[in-house]
Amino acid sequence: MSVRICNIQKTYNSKRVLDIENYHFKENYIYVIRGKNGEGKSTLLNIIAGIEKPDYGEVLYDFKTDCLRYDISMMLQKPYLFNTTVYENIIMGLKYRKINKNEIDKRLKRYCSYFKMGELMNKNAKKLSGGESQRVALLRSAILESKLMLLDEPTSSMDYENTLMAEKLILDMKNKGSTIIMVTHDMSQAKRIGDKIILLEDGRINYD
Ligand SMILES: Nc1ncnc2c1ncn2[C@@H]1O[C@H](COP(=O)(O)OP(=O)(O)OP(=O)(O)O)[C@@H](O)[C@H]1O
Repeated sequence: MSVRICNIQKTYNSKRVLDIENYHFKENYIYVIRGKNGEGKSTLLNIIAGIEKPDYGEVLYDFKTDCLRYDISMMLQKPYLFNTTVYENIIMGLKYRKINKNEIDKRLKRYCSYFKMGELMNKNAKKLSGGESQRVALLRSAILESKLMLLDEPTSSMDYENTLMAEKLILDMKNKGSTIIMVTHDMSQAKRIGDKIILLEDGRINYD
């Protein structure tokens, strides 16, 4: 799915956080957004996800103002996990979408194989470490196989080995057809997996 930003403005407490005239995120690319703290990266992802509304302007999905909620999955910077097992957290979205048990099992097997999940699956998701929580949140997002994946610093708490596996997963999602827009502060990661690296600065999108 492609995403076009059209004249988006967003102000918080009289501070202009975003002021983007026009930007087109092409279908089936990995976009990496970088920028200093507080430059509006999460705000931009939240607006694309429809979690927040811009003060002005609009977002087009495949050139339309609307899209199916199911076409977008979002991994928040601070993932919210539910007070139940890791297993339930990962498959929750699929159950909600009424995906049948066979397909759920197939996807679980496929996606959980990226990480060493074994002993984690029955643990309460509220009791996980930061890196473990990010693994669960990334799997919960990937398993939906959405057309658009929005990932806000998905590996910021992961160790190097898990980070590389997460990157492999993200690349595979692209190869399956998803468009990925992710935020990272890790320049090496941006170079490893980004098709396009963009810099958010003074509310505007620039290229690195
Ligand atoms: N709901 C809100 N109410 C008021 N101010 C907000 C709100 N959300 C974000 N802001 C402010 O908007 C600015 C941009 O925040 P945002 O979280 O988008 O930045 P960021 O680039 O993702 O930062 P970081 O790299 O630290 O995660 C910050 O100054 C933040 O304090």
